[in-house]
Amino acid sequence: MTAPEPQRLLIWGAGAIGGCIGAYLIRAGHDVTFVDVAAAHVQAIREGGLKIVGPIEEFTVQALAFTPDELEGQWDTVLLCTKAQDTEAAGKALAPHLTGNGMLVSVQNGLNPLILNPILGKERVLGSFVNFGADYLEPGTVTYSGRGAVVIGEQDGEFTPRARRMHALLCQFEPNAVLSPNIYGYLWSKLGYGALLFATAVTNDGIADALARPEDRELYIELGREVLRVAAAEGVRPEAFNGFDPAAFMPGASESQARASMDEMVAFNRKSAKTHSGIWRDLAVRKRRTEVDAQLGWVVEFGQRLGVPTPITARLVEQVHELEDGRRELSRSNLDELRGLLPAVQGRA
Ligand SMILES: NC(=O)C1=CN([C@@H]2O[C@H](COP(=O)(O)OP(=O)(O)OC[C@H]3O[C@@H](n4cnc5c(N)ncnc54)[C@H](OP(=O)(O)O)[C@@H]3O)[C@@H](O)[C@H]2O)C=CC1
Ligand SMILES: CC(C)(CO)C(=O)C(=O)O
Repeated sequence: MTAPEPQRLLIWGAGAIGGCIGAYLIRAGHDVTFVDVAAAHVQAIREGGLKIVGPIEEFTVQALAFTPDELEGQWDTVLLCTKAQDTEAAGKALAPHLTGNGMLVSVQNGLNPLILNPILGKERVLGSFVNFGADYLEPGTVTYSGRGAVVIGEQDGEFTPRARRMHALLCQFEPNAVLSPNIYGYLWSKLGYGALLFATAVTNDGIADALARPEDRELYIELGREVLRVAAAEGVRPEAFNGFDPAAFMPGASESQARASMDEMVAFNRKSAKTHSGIWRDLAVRKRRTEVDAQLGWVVEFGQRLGVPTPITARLVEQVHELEDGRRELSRSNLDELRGLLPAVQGRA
């Protein structure tokens, strides 16, 4: 593939994901502007550049950075990289900066295009699924901890020139980036994997250690199944990535298939320097609200609409809220409580 022409890009949300992708694109010669509500981060980028640290490579790029109220101008290409609970506010704030026939790419976990379509018009919104590991470390610095899947696609699956152009750009960050006709298949799979990550994050165990615990295997498998039953009822064809094999959690799959996928997820996470999920970091380190409603909330809501029960997911959402509010502590006993729901769930199945 020949290197794409230098392009002018706006990255809205310059944290772990936006910062990493943006830094690589600047290094590849693109004209990237960052926008972020974290004023100290914006200031640090302006003064010392954006630093990428961690086991993959370390480098600093000089970059333009603004808070939303300072920004002027319009862009044909905008990457939205905020947490999913900030999507609506960010979508409204960035709308005046997206040209009439421009494209907004949601590079987030969750079904964010569904929130952005009414704000920006469906024809301007593309989806992207990412599973590389990164963390905002301190103002001006982001850790890139582990490579992972990067996927881009139009919502209707067409391989348009703009989707191909964006794919070529993303390949300058992750050479194995995929242009997919089924971006919602990936986003739903990430909700399945995300449910497992949320469960690991109600304990203090790292992702790999938590997913490897024999006592909790059945619980994780049932959680994955709940999400994928909803996806199947919605008519989605979920896609595999980084050890998460959706077929192993679909109706009719054997226990051993699910356990094999769990083992592969453990192996994938063992390789990453990101030991704990962003969810755990929000709860334990940054002491702030998580994306739980903007991710697992979708699963429960779609489940209710489609008549698919999601009792474990729903209880997990409540537990995460209790943790956010300081009414519960991070502990393996939270998973014991969720495991207590299994006999009733399995009796019904
Ligand atoms: N980090 C990871 O390893 C992975 C993350 N993801 C997903 O990628 C998405 C981005 O996550 P991540 O990069 O980790 O999040 P971060 O919190 O690191 O970065 C988001 C940045 O956006 C800022 N922000 C919040 N609201 C707005 C707004 N309205 N306008 C502009 N900036 C805003 C945040 O500021 P403030 O902090 O002050 O709110 C923060 O600096 C999420 O959906 C996440 O689930 C997916 C795979 C892996
Ligand atoms: C753990 C990770 C990177 C998925 O591998 C993630 O999506 C998160 O931190 O929320």
